[in-house]
Amino acid sequence: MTYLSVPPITRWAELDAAQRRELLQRPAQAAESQTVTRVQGILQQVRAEGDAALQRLTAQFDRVELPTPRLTPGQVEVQAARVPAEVRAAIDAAYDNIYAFHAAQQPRPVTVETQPGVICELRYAPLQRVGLYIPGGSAVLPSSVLMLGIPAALAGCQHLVLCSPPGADGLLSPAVCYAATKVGVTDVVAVGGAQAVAALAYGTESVPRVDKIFGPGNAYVTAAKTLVSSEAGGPAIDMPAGPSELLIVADKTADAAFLAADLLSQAEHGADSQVILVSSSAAVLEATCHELARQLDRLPRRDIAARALTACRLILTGSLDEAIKVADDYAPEHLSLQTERAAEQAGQIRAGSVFVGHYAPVAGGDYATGTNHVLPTYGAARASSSLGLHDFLRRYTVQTLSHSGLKALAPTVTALAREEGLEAHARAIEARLNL
Ligand SMILES: NC(=O)c1ccc[n+]([C@@H]2O[C@H](COP(=O)([O-])OP(=O)(O)OC[C@H]3O[C@@H](n4cnc5c(N)ncnc54)[C@H](O)[C@@H]3O)[C@@H](O)[C@H]2O)c1
Ligand SMILES: N[C@H](CO)Cc1c[nH]c[nH+]1
Ligand SMILES: [Zn+2]
Repeated sequence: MTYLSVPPITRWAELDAAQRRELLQRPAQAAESQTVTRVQGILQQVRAEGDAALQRLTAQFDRVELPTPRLTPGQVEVQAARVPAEVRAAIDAAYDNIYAFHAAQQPRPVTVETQPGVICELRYAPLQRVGLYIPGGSAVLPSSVLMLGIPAALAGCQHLVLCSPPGADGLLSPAVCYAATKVGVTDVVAVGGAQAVAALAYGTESVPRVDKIFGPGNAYVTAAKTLVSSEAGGPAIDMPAGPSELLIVADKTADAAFLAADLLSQAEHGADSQVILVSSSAAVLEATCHELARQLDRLPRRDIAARALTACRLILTGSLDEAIKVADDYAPEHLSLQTERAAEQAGQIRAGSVFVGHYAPVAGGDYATGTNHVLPTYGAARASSSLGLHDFLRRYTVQTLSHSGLKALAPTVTALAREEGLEAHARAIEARLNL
């Protein structure tokens, strides 16, 4: 049985500006206002009722009766010991690559004597309490535990509070518990969705409040992160890391079987994933349509992928340069360049993470190349970065002045202070000059 009505090929040149915008609108954006209203209600319930609300909302959305939201260390240990040997080995191997890439990101402190006797420093300190959201609604993602936990541990964060939707047994999976133990998670909470974000933001009887919330999630999770971070005194967040996005730029050298496989790999994350292929080759686009139908039929998660493919875009441009321009305007989470001159083009398009050439499938980076798979979505890659070690650090400055340094600086400061009408500032300098 064929699950897919093959997405049509759209000729970019035939669209006006409004049609182009509509074609590339993210599916999750369309439902945004309803999502926000629902999430506001969830946040309010958790803030008012703590654990009781977490239990009620988990029963409602996840259909699981939780005895308590937080797992005991014993429960985590028992679950972790159940991980099959081959999964443990894969987690260990992925850990090594992710660790190597993130350990190399330690920033260097800066010390500059801006003028004699005036020393300025830029220093880094770890965030103390971090919340790690691990998606678990439609697929359980132990790989995300590594992507969040490794940089958190390398940065030196003291409290790593992990939240993820529970399985039917009220627990988290053996692989998630094994990865959590390996990275040094301190608190494991079997709650997902917007209610988990609320618990991390406000704290409950069993969930410690955190300073910053990290991690990808569906539209509810992402809306909750955005809302709590905008509240006065609310936690910081990493970025809007929402439903998966992949945009592939392909030329005539691309292999349609690879293209379809990659599009399906991100489509299977959820019906709200957005996958796009832009090419100047009509033959490549047509061959990819056939491949999509052929490969989809053989996938276990074909119903999810098929729903995501209803929003799949296959776009025919007049030239490869035009394809690059379309990709740059869209600023995808994942950019795959399956072109002859992919290495050259890698810096020309804004994206969360770039996969260069025919042998760099996004799935490789999702698990184990070493780069982080928590990436900006919704076009945020135009200004936001992929997750890294620096996100778990706080940057602050320090200045140390000698008496002679202050004397030399004084005329500059007092003149500027008086220009701004701030006499007390000028006097705070002058009080120290006549010692
Ligand atoms: N951008 C990235 O870096 C990145 C990385 C990994 C995964 N992802 C994305 O994360 C997402 C994971 O989504 P998911 O749904 O599988 O898991 P999830 O853990 O994000 O969300 C599941 C939770 O959503 C809540 N929920 C479900 N239906 C609800 C409703 N109608 N109202 C309120 N709450 C509801 C439930 O509490 C449930 O526990 C996918 O879209 C995937 O593409 C993104
Ligand atoms: N593609 C996801 C990021 O959007 C990450 C992931 C986890 N597991 C598999 N893939
Ligand atoms: Zn993926």
